[in-house]
Amino acid sequence: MARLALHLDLLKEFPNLEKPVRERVGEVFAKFEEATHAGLHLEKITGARDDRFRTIRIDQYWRGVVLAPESGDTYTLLRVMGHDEAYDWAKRRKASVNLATGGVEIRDVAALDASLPHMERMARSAPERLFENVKDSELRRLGIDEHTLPLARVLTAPFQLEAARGLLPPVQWDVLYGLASGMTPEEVWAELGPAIVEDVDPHDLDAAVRRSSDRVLLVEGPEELMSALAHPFDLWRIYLHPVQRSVVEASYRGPARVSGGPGTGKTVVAIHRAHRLARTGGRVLLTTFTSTLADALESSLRLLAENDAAGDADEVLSRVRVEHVDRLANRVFREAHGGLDLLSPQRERQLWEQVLEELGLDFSPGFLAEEWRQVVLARKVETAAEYLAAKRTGRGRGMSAAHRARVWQAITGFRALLAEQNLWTYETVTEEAARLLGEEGSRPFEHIVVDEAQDLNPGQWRLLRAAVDEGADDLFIAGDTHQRLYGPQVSLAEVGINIRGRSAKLRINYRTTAQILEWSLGLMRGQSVDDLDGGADSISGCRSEMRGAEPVLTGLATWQAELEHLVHTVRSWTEAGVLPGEIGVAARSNRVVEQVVAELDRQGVSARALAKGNTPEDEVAVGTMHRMKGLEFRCMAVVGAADSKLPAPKSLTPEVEDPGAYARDLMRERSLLFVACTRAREQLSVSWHENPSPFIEAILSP
Ligand SMILES: Nc1ncnc2c1ncn2[C@@H]1O[C@H](COP(=O)(O)OP(=O)(O)OP(=O)(O)O)[C@@H](O)[C@H]1O
Repeated sequence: MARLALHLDLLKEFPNLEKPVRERVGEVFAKFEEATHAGLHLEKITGARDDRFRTIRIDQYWRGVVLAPESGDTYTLLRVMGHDEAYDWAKRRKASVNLATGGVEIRDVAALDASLPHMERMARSAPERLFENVKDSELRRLGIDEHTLPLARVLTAPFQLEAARGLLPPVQWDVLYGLASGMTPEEVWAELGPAIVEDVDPHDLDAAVRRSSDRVLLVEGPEELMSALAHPFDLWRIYLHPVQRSVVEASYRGPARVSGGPGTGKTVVAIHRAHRLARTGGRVLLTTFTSTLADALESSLRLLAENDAAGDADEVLSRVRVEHVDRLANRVFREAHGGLDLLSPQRERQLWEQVLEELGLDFSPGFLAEEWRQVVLARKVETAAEYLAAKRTGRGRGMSAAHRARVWQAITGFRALLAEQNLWTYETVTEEAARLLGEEGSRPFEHIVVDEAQDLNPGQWRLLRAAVDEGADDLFIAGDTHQRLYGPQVSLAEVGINIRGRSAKLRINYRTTAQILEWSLGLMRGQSVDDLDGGADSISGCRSEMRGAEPVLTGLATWQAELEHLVHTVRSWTEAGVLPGEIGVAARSNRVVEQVVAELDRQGVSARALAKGNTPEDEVAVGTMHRMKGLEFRCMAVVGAADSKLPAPKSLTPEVEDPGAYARDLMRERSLLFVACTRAREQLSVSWHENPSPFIEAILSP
């Protein structure tokens, strides 16, 4: 039976078509199966380079370009264009099968043929070629075919490869880009996705289309067609990169992790994986760090489930609980003990002071609070002997045994006060919840999927470990340690989670343009960042396939001038058609956020501060860099990136007091700027007054 498939490029351009045309496309293809029985009217194209391209009439003016294989019965709708443009587009192109991935590829052979002689001439006088150290056989193994090879051989510099992007099928371009950016052939091979087991027949286009789930959606009937056409922006629901798909579908023998730079689809993968695991019948917890992000996960999961052709949304959703990790702790605690009295930071400080006074000790309350959290709670230290032997990595100067004994005395006194007065902190609630779950015979979940994993603290990891039995597909962890804003550095092995040999990395950024991504990655260059597992992580190789404007960096004399510049920037975006709700403004502090909202309001630009549980939809969203975590905006302005504000002086432990803590605080401030900048999809403006932040200064004048 004839099957309709939708190519990714079609859905990308679909929202730009006018509504009556979009509706007409739906009508034409909703009847596709019946029409093919009765003889579907697909026009042949005279003078075509590939006679498998056909057109189909949408209305008097519009045509669909369809790929119709000689054998098989899958028809792929590639584009919808005006009559002349459609014929021209189709005449210039050829379809082929990638021998490494088995997927279908389409390329503009006319443009390739026209460019090659010129590039060959240029290469003759060049001292070296870009891929001279890579053998033909290696390139072929990676799917570079005989049409691409001559071009690859005459490239002499990365900028030429950049310019040749439109001439090559995206997967082949990506392979060359990976090699040009220093990846080994093995690394590039791993990026192509799981190896295909069957032999690839280069002439069997039908099989190739069926294998191309990263670019082609095989439509299961009119309902799925309508759902895909109704949400053309949500491409993540439909097309997964082969590496994303393999991570979503894999069966792991234990905890597994996916990492990757900003915008590489870690959240997308987490949502698909939770959906898939729920479908197998298990109870799933989909969790993250904040309540706002948990709400976003929940609505995306719903969208995915409700538009799935299987029609089992209610059943699947009933098996998934979506809640942030503090809420899980709170719920488990309350179910066992009822209400709880949570200690405010001021009250906590008073308690530390009380203990110090009673014991006649001379420490600062801040030091003790940190020692308790980062050493005692993080390492689950329970006795004086354990504390004496505990590692205090990153806690500054060493302490003598006598010194430690006094600190332990203070911490024990503090805990006694908490117990006496039945007072709790987030950390002790989490610790108690983990203990309760550990005691219970049955665990509440069969699978846990964690997003924004880099921000969880050891206590939260222990809670999650206790909430699921050890076994296949128990914990799935998505995160990027370059974006750590809250949690301390954690080694998963130390909290009983062993991910060795079960980790994957995503490298293609689907959010940001290459220009914005490249600039933002510069903020992190040279920084050493852990990988949650005792090793080092890197975001090298993270790249975007989208092109766009360079980030705009502006230094002004005063804060007032910077505010005026911001108003001007936001206005220029709205005048260009960007909706206020598609614009984000990030600042380091709440005070600056308030000033920005007030100024935008005064200038007649409707704006609102991002707050807990509040993501404005039709107003410019202004928020602290912390609040920007996990969000994205078409246009993003980062303000107040001045040396007096970023790093925020109050957030840095003095270097003389504790060099380790200082380095960690500094890294967190850098990550804040990195997170804020990588929220942009199309435009990024970064501004400061007086002197730029040292994080920016370093890339302004490397
Ligand atoms: N396969 C895909 N096809 C199309 N769009 C995708 C795909 N994967 C991800 N995206 C889109 O890319 C953007 C970033 O995805 P996502 O938020 O999952 O990335 P992330 O790695 O979690 O980002 P961050 O770490 O920066 O928060 C989203 O708009 C998402 O819809």
